[in-house]
Amino acid sequence: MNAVEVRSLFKSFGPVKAVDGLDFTIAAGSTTALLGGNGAGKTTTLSMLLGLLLPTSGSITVLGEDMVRHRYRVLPRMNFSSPYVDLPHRLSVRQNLKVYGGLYGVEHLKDRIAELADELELGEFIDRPAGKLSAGQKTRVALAKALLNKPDLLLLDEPTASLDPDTADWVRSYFQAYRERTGATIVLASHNMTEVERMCDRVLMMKQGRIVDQGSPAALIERFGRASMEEVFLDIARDRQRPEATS
Ligand SMILES: Nc1ncnc2c1ncn2[C@@H]1O[C@H](COP(=O)(O)OP(=O)(O)OP(=O)(O)O)[C@@H](O)[C@H]1O
Repeated sequence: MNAVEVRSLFKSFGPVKAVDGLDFTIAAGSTTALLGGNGAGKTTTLSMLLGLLLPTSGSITVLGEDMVRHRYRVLPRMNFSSPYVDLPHRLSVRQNLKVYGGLYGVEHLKDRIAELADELELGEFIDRPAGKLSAGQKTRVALAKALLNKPDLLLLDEPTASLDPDTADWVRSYFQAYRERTGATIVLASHNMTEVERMCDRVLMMKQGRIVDQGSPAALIERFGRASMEEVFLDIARDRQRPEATS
């Protein structure tokens, strides 16, 4: 079963073609990376998957529902985290989680917040204003927000941005365990190729709003004759080698 199906998807901002004809599916229970250089169209694609942006044309089906017509049916089963979305600064972390939990209709919210505070180690700063946190602490709070409703589809924009290597490693393990435990589907945009190799079953490589290559990290590394995804990324970004694409 597919958690996501995208057909002939286009999104323009005036003359800018941010997404220029995407077709892909994402299998339920998998972890998929959207990769590409700055401006490739990753955030625009994630925003359309989330229903935050409407496509110029094309269709998006998420967890069996048409995102353009019926997104409210599926939004309670999704969530996202992004380092670029700030939580209200003056509210404490706990107050923020209460507000979002209320919006998502989370049952037994107090218990769920306590559970996440424990798992993501928020205890030390949970009653501090969100605006006073360090970058890494903010990322952990954003992850807690994203997990409040135990989503079946999790969209992560740079999930380990600003985290020290130890905490980033811990967060990656956490998401892998979450996926194994719940069968959730994860789609992430990342510039961290080690993260992609470790977490992802599949990579969709974007350039100028299109998918220019795809496959598992291991298959791409082998096909490009490289040692790592970092090197494959550079090859694709710089048009150095274009072996025949396979899916
Ligand atoms: N609201 C907007 N108005 C005008 N242009 C936009 C808007 N949002 C995105 N764009 C343009 O669309 C293109 C794709 O942007 P997008 O943010 O999706 O790229 P990205 O792959 O996420 O890049 P990055 O890795 O830098 O975050 C860029 O050229 C960007 O300038």
